Amino acid sequence: MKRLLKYAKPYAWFFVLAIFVVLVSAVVDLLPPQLIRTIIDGYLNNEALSESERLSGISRLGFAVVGVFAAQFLFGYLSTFITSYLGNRIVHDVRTELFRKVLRLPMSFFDRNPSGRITTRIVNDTQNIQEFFTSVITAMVKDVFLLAGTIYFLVRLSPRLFATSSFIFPIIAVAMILFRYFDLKVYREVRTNLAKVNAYLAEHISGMSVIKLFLAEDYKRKEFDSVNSELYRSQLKQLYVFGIFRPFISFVRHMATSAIIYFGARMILQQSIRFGELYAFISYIDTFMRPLEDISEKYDIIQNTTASCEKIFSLMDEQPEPSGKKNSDLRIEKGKLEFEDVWFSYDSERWILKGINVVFNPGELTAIVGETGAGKTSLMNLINGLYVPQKGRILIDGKDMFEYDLTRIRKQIAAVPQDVILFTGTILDNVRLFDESYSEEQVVEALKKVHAYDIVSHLTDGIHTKIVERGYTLSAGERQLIALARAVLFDAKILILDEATSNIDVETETRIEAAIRELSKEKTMIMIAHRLSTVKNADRILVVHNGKIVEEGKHAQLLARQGVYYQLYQIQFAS
Ligand SMILES: Nc1ncnc2c1ncn2[C@@H]1O[C@H](COP(=O)(O)OP(=O)(O)OP(=O)(O)O)[C@@H](O)[C@H]1O
Repeated sequence: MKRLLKYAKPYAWFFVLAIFVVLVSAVVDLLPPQLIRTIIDGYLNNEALSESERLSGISRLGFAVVGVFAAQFLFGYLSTFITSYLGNRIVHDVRTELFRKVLRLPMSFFDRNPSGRITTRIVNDTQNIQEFFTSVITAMVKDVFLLAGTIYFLVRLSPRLFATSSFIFPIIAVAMILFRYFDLKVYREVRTNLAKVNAYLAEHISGMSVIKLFLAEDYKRKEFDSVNSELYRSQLKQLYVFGIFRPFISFVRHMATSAIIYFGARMILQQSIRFGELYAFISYIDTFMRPLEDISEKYDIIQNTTASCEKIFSLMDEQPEPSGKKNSDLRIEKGKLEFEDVWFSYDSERWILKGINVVFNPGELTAIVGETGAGKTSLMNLINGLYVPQKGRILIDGKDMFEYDLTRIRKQIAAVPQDVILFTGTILDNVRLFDESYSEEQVVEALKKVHAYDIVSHLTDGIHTKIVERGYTLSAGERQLIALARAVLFDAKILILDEATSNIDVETETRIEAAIRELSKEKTMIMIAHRLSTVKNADRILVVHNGKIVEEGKHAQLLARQGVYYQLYQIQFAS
């Protein structure tokens, strides 16, 4: 909570204003019963005054009551507006900081946390914080003030009636605590079941093609029925709680009011209280209940906010990814890349790369081959700086890669992964990654260089064709070409292609290969490949097996060795 309040500090003056408005609105809320009491006792039932004096007094105070109601509306509006503004500003700041943090987290964090969970932190948990600022802090101040104010007026109006009616307060408090307890229990159940339905839908809607292809509709329908029924049952429970408790609390309140009317009427007969005073007393009892109910509700919000804050701050405290030496001016000049006894594991349990020693030279096209799961992509992830090796060093132009400011040199290391994800925008945006310092002509030039311009210009709006979420309206090959053009545009010194031509037709692939060969004259090129036909012409081939480089050489040399490469080759070309 202490940490959360820090986010309110820049808006301290708004807070002061909000509290002031809320206090004024509480004072205004306390006025009507007093005014109406004066109308009844001072004028309506005052036999000592003439009829015209009584009428003029009643209309004067009547106007005052209308004025008070208008003020109630005005201050009610002002306090809602100010507190909502405050809540929204603070949550906006928290959300921005959270997303900024998420952008700096290492990939290992995303391996551990599903995207749904991270989205919940940024969207739902922050919503609780907004509610806390919008309807708890200032409202609590008002509630406490209203409680004190009503007790003061109740005692002032009639200490005897106050003492007589005080037995109802514990009854109402117990009823409300019970209601809160059951309400909270079923509310949590509904929330959990709702989250399950959401998660189920998210997973299955995105995997719809698999469901259809494997005719799993019937099975999935039954599975969803069961998740959905759980939600239905918990919502029914919520209905019972509300159905029983709401009317019960109303009943208790009405019983209490009846008791007060009974005792009050007896006191009127004994002439120890006047009618207007009894009216005001009953009105204040009503005002007294509101903050009581409110406070118990706010207590829940405080609990939810505390839970959300714990989750939000634990996300904020996550270790950011190592980004090298901040503000270092070092740039990649040549692009020579060296692995010095590199060991790497994703989960600190199983070594994926075991003591890799290799040098990649500028102007050289190195192919990496090996069976599925051998560790080829992992090697690429280390070069990108997406993961950090546990042991050993990676040097770029003779310097440890962490000597560089990784955020600055990332553009100089380009990667075209197996499955390219694009962002909402146009093809132009995605090639230049929203960096408008690159002109449209430069983008076209880059697309031409990788033989993608012909393909792109056949799309509806050429390079201005809109791309929807993740780019799935483009073919996998088109997406790979866009990523390849991006690498050319950014003039990356190191270029890693992970099966980059796997989704492209043979004709285009041949043209791209020519482009790649051309590019490799000025760059350090690393090409990960499954299909050995694509690596024949590489300057050098590395064979990865079980996390180690087991063979190295040109195609013909490796075949002659009759080792792992030879076996892979035999399997692929046996037919
Ligand atoms: N994010 C991850 N978390 C944990 N383990 C992972 C992760 N990514 C890959 N692995 C594991 O690391 C091993 C090497 O994976 P990698 O993707 O490097 O293989 P690869 O040689 O590129 O395979 P492929 O040819 O199928 O792309 C695999 O056993 C895989 O299960």
